Amino acid sequence: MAAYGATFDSGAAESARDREITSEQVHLDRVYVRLEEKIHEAEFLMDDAAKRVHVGTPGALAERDAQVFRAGVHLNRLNSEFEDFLFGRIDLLPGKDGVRGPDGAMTSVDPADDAVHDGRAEIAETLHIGRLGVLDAEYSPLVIDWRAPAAAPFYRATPVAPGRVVRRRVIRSKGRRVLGVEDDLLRPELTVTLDGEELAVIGDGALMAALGRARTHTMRDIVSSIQAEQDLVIRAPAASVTEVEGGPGTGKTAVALHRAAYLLYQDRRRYAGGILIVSPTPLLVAYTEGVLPSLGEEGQVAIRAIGSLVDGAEATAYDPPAVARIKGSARMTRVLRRAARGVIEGARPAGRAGLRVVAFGARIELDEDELRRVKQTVLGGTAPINLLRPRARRLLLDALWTKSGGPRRHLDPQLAQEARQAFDEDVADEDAFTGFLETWWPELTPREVLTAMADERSLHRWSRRVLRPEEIRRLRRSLTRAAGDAPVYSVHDVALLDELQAVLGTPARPRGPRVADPLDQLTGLEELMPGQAAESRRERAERLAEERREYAHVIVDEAQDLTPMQWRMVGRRGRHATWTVVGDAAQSSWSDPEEAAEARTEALGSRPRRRFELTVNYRNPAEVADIASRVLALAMPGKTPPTAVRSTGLAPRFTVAGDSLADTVRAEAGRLLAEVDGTVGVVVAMARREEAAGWLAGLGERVVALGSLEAKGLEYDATLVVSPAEIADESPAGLRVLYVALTRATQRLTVVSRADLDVPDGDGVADLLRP
Ligand SMILES: Nc1ncnc2c1ncn2[C@@H]1O[C@H](COP(=O)(O)OP(=O)(O)OP(=O)(O)O)[C@@H](O)[C@H]1O
Repeated sequence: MAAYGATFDSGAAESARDREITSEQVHLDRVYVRLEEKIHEAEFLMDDAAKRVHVGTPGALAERDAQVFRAGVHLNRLNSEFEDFLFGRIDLLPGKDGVRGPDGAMTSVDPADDAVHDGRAEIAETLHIGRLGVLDAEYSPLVIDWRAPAAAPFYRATPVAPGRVVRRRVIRSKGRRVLGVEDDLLRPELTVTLDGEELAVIGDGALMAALGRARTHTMRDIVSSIQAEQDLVIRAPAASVTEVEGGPGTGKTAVALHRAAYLLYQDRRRYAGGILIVSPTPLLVAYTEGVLPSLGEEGQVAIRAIGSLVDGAEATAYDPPAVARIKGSARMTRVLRRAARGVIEGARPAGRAGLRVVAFGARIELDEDELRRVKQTVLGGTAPINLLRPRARRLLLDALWTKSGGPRRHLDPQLAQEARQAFDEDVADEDAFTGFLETWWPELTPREVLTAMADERSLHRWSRRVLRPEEIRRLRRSLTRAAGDAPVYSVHDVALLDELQAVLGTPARPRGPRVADPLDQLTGLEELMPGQAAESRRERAERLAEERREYAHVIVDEAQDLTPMQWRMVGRRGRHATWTVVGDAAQSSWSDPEEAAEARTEALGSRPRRRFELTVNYRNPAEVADIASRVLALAMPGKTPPTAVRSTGLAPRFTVAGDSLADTVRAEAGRLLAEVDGTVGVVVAMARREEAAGWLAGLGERVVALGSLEAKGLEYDATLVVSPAEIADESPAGLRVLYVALTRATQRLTVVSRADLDVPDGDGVADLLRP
């Protein structure tokens, strides 16, 4: 956004800039003095509470713990090393009613009727916006938390609808030093004074400065330049389901992360139940996991890759598209249910067909047929299979009692009941009985059932009339990798394991002794405890995910990619949650969008939905977006791409590989490395994933090779896309996957074509990319 209004000659501009920087420095100094006072206060409270070891009544104990907690959380946040604690400022006209909110700021969005006289106005209120709210000793706001209602105009005001905002300033600082300011003047038609002096306007706006910055391998927060349409999503009320659609680079991931921080701020108690962010790949998790800590939040949020939602398993292997399509399909629910049932039906002790026990000195035996009938009756129950075991035990005892002739021997009901009880106690204690039950109705694990599915004949039986014969063959071949002593699970296997867990159920177990005070887990206080400080962010996320099977809010990133089975898995983690679901149908790598849409509707239930659309592409320069839009027209005719917000004047480069694809790619990657300061991503078809890493050996850490599906959500200063046709041909959703690959660059794009496959024209442009 450009600065509106006044122009300066350069010398005067320099001194005006210096003056403004100095004035912001004075404010920042005051903020840090106050922060230090608050840190001392919090330390004192912690100390004081900790000394009160013997506090008598349970009420006093709870109060002490609560005090330790509050002080601890506060201290921890105050001590966070924020790169830019204070980043914004708005200068405002007087509010309509003059009413002030709890943070000391005026609440009115509209200016007072008499705020402007003859095109002149006076600034009535200046608010500084930062990562945490800070009040001075008189309870006036020194800094407003970016998530507080009073900060909303900083993000929402536009020249068309400025509200009370006259000037919006982004302050750039590092640690305690203010480095620069960038202003937007939102009411250029007015002459406005602040403390009697005309309002200065410095710089070209902050957004462009932020977008032009070189990328690293970790995402930055966008807290100082959130745009109005994004802010509406971030602050949308948490009721039910918030759905966000938007093309590549419109900030969906950024918005989702900032929304998590906003929800925690807005209702910390409610979200103590945890927020789960589901991400498509571990690469995107690694790329984004620093954003929440930079916003002062992490304790309650678990960011997990879709392949890591179960048992802390980290599945990174990808199935070929044809297999993924089978494993992801909702039809698998029937196959899995039959498989679980089939495994229990087939369970029996080795070597002996019947059950033999001794009761009251007599031998009683149930033969194979009798046992089968008992099992079928048990399986008529609706509970998960592992939870049917007590019923199996009871019905076995019933059958043995009948076989023993017991019911006929005792006509008196009272005596009959006593005899039956004695019989049960006698038999149930017997090793022959307990041992039999263990193997005849074992407690199954999802892994055991998946292993059993790798058996050809069994899988045929369980998949009959659900999967086609060639699908069964493919599935079986793939499942042999998931069977055996060292199973390798693919990303899609994880949803199958989770489904099986639901089919099997987990019997209640006696709880072990608690290791930590439950308050610690609720509050994030453990961050302060020595010994636990070494826990990494990833370990922490894993622990949270293991502790919690259900969350208070679930955020799904790249939602268009979830298969029906994955929707079922994620749905189970948010049965009572509110949801934020962000995605872009045009980037879907799933081949059957209709089936996925059905599963999504099922996971989200009938909850009311609010829809938002993001329309501006902040990532790609127009030159790159233009090439990508040609593929979009093929992948989804009629779909409008988002509008690129900037242009670099750098046309994408097209080359055709020589005899060695590897040599061309290596040379082109080297060229891009020389052209940009930040990262270079080389995107290849999934089948070339490993090979491509070898091509780039020795080129350094700024360049990475990745398979097309792994490029989801990531971005690089420069992107090298290798053979558009290879990527597009790899799956039924190939054109959409290619669209993803072409929309990763923030500055430069190079496309290397294969002469035999991409049909390049005289300029080297592959046929898929021609206008
Ligand atoms: N308001 C903003 N200010 C500064 N940078 C922004 C803003 N909005 C988005 N960006 C930047 O634009 C880039 C794209 O954002 P993000 O990755 O969130 O987009 P996306 O919609 O999730 O894209 P994709 O669908 O391709 O995954 C990121 O570098 C992000 O930091």
